[in-house]
Amino acid sequence: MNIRQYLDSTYLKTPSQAGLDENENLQVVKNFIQEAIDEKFKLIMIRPDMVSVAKKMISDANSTVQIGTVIDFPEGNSNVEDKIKEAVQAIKDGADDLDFVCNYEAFKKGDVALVKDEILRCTQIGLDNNKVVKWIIEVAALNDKEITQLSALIKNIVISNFKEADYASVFVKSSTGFYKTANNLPNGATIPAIMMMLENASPLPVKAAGGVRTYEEAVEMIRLGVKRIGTSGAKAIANREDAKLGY
Ligand SMILES: O=C[C@H](O)COP(=O)(O)O
Repeated sequence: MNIRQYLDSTYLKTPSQAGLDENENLQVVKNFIQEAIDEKFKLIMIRPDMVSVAKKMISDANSTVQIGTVIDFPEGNSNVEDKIKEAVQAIKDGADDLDFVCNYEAFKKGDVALVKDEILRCTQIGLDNNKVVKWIIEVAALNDKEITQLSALIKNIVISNFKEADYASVFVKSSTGFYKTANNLPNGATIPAIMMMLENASPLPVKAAGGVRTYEEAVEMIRLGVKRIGTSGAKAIANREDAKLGY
């Protein structure tokens, strides 16, 4: 298996989350982008304000690394107009993938109409611009029934409004990796949550993100059926595969 094809190598910390000043964090992001170029990763996931920096470095290096960014991250509770504005700017700056945080709190409160509207309109903008769209549902904030229902809702919106050829470009994604859970419970891609997503999102692909650290965990997710893995441990995971293959 070429595990690099599955990995969205991810760095999403703000300067304060990283405990750095702006310049120091910018240097961390630049090093992270250079690592992806050197490692020939498929895609990096970075904050929207870093997309143009990445675009320049990647094109100066004649690299094929793609750029993904997060929209309305990490809470997902902005209104749809703000989500669209942020997505349009990210597209202008050179993003290939748009990982939107779904307004999962509105969904939990029963405001399904709001969630349907943002999924429809934001997905439309992504697909009209030939981008890959991912919907982060934040599984750690949801119960099993909500994971099932929200995965199915995204699937049904896509099936009812877009052509079959587009289905592979709209993912349901598990987590931001930034959700604060009580008692340090896992805040990312657990196997039961991923299984529920796979069952209810199909034929849309699923991205597992949050807490995937080892090669073995990544392989397990791929065996379950996920098509992408978002991880801040991409280099260690890819290098473990290289070592197994004797590179
Ligand atoms: O989308 C990706 C997540 O932020 C990555 O989470 P992680 O740092 O737990 O690998």
